[in-house]
Amino acid sequence: MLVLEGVSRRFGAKSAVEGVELSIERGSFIGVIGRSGAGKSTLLRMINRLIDPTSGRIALDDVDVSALRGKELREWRARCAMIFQQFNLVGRLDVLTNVLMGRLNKVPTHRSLMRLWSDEDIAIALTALEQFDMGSFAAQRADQLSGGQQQRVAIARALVQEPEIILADEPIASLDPRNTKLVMDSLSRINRDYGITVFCNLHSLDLARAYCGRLIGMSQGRVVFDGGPFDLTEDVARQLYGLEAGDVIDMPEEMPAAVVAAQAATPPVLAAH
Ligand SMILES: Nc1ncnc2c1ncn2[C@@H]1O[C@H](COP(=O)(O)OP(=O)(O)OP(=O)(O)O)[C@@H](O)[C@H]1O
Repeated sequence: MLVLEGVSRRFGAKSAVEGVELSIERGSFIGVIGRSGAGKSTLLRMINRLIDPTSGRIALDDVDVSALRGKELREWRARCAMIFQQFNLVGRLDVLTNVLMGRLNKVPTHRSLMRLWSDEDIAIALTALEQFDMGSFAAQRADQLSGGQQQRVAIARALVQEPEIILADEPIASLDPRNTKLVMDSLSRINRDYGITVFCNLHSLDLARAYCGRLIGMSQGRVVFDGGPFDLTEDVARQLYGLEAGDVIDMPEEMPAAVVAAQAATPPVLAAH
């Protein structure tokens, strides 16, 4: 169980996250929703300690994550893989090497510096790529791939890290509808097949409802909604998004009619708890 107790973060006078209390079951697929600036990214980054809370406590089972330092903090970061909107691959390196980077915490430093990957690591990386239909791109430079392909490589890199938690910060924000579905399906599969807890910041309420087992709505740094996909009514959406609610819940900009139709034809599997 991941527990956040009174977690807050200030940037100068600005309160980005305020008094967040959450208990997250292992294996959940959590969608974090809310307007721009609501505190979603800050919340995710505090979980893997890219940003430190100003106050409060984050704990996984009996480990006080907020108190970790040095080697233990590096180990914690390896246990929660981040996926970013802009993929964060090394463009000049080939796809396979990018995925192998996810194994860095598993190999001795001298081997990782010389990029002496074992056959086992290479097999693990290739298997991960194949799971997301990216095996045939293994030798290609990462910067020659489309955005959707790069994001699937980033997901493979996160998976070979063997994390317990994946923190995906708007992973589909810059993708077209087809790649949006491929990437969300990939995250859903990781959650379902490996029992990895997934946190996913999303701007599309329809996608959040389709893929996530639990939705956490944030407004001005606070959690103002916490419920299942069917609890997210139009009223709740209006509270979260104000005047934008109708647009967001009916037909979000990033989800044209073609995707809605495609999703209706092949409904995604909702995350199991
Ligand atoms: N490093 C920083 N320095 C100063 N202010 C920051 C910093 N990071 C975030 N903030 C502020 O904290 C608030 C929350 O930002 P955050 O990025 O967490 O929101 P968000 O919900 O993820 O927004 P978006 O959906 O646009 O990414 C915003 O007002 C933002 O300007």
